[in-house]
Amino acid sequence: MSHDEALSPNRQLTAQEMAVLTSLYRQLATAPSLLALQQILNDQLKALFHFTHCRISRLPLSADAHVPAGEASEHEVLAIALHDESGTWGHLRFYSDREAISPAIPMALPDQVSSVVSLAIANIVSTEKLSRQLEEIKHYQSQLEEQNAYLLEEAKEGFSYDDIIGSSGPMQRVFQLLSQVSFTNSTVLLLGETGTGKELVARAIHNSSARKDRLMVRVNCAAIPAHLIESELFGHEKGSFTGAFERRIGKFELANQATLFLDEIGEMPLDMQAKLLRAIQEREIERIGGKGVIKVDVRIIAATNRNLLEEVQQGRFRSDLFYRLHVFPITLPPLRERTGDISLLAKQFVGRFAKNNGKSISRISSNVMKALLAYPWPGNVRELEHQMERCVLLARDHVIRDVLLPSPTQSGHAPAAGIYTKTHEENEREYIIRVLNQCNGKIYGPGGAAQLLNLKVGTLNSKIKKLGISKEQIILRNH
Ligand SMILES: Nc1ncnc2c1ncn2[C@@H]1O[C@H](COP(=O)(O)OP(=O)(O)OP(=O)(O)O)[C@@H](O)[C@H]1O
Repeated sequence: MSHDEALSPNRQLTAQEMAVLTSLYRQLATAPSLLALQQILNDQLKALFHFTHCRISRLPLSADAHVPAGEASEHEVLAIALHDESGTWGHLRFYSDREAISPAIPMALPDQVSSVVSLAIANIVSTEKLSRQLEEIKHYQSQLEEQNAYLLEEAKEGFSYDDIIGSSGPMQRVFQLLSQVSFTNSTVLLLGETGTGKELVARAIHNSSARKDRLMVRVNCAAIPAHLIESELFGHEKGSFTGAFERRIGKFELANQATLFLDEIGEMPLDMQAKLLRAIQEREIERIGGKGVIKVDVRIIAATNRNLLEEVQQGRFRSDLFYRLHVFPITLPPLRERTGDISLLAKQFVGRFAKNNGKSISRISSNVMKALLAYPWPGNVRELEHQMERCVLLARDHVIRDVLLPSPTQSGHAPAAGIYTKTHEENEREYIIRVLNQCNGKIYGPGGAAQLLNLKVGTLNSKIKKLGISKEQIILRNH
């Protein structure tokens, strides 16, 4: 029996059938998806077409199109063509356990159903397209926001070689290596103790390279919890793990055609090292929960204050990753090995902080300079920078006359041979100043320095007088 025999040219729609159609039109207008639409059609049309179930099928159907179990043993009793603006979009197919629709339905009915279902499908398809476009827009928006944050950082910190201060022999060697590698695309491994200027140098390399018009993206491998590193580096798709509410692009993608600075690379967990190696080697990444690989063109600069070779020997760092990164190593010398640079750096920092604080300071006293040269600088240039900032804040006239350097034991480093050791009085003075700073200058009462030092207020006051501690040496936090 052909489908046409299910249609009767003579029969008119009954009042009950008209009512069903009206309710169907109302419901279809709000169907959110094709699945929901199909469900509504199944519920509503049964009364009109007397079938077991119906199914929406979209063109083109391949020859081996899957027919759901159950339907294979049933008869397709009617197929209504559905249209979109470019022609036939698909079909609404009706199945029954009988061979034909009985009783036959009015001839005009399929056309009416076709136009209303086609309209509903057009609505759904365009809403889905719109939400895909919205998703894309959100994706680019988050990408732009991230890039914007980096641009702001870059604008603040657009370091060049001129910002790297140092004329000592070890620094001349560093400059020579930098001039050889900056213009290339080679991976650079920056080694050196904390505060020796690895990040400053990484920025200078990037800013002197052909990639300088794009962002240098920094990842601090030590600051990210182990379970988030993969997502941070490679990104994730929405819903790929608990908490992945939005799609997020990773730092590798963000650094495409630019530079990725992997700071504290020695802290990278072992399992992530394998994934990182693959990304660096293949120059492609896969987002967590993503469906395919994404090609990236990223220059890698890595830095660590660990002895990476020792980490390899201890089994904490993969040797293949080590050799992949160790293409062009540059070791930044500690400040104690280039004392020739201390005076230059100190003057530069004093000049900068004086300007920032609206002070006029013309020189550093020879006593202070002597102390600076004798100190081992375990925190390297960063520590010197901070000390000079403090000196500027405490300066009473146009000369830096005082510097408060921690004793080598306080700073956690054994004193090097020939280094000036402080007297008991100097240590006591520093200690009291530190406590006063901690208490924001408060001497008596709860939380005051006398209580913390377990001293009577009078005793503390006479010590302050005897040790020559002035109130300028105390940095009040609310100032
Ligand atoms: N040669 C230098 N000239 C001028 N400033 C420097 C120099 N080296 C370091 N600095 C300054 O010292 C501070 C610390 O430098 P940076 O953060 O680059 O060190 P780092 O080696 O990356 O430290 P860490 O290992 O702790 O991350 C920064 O403010 C930087 O500008």
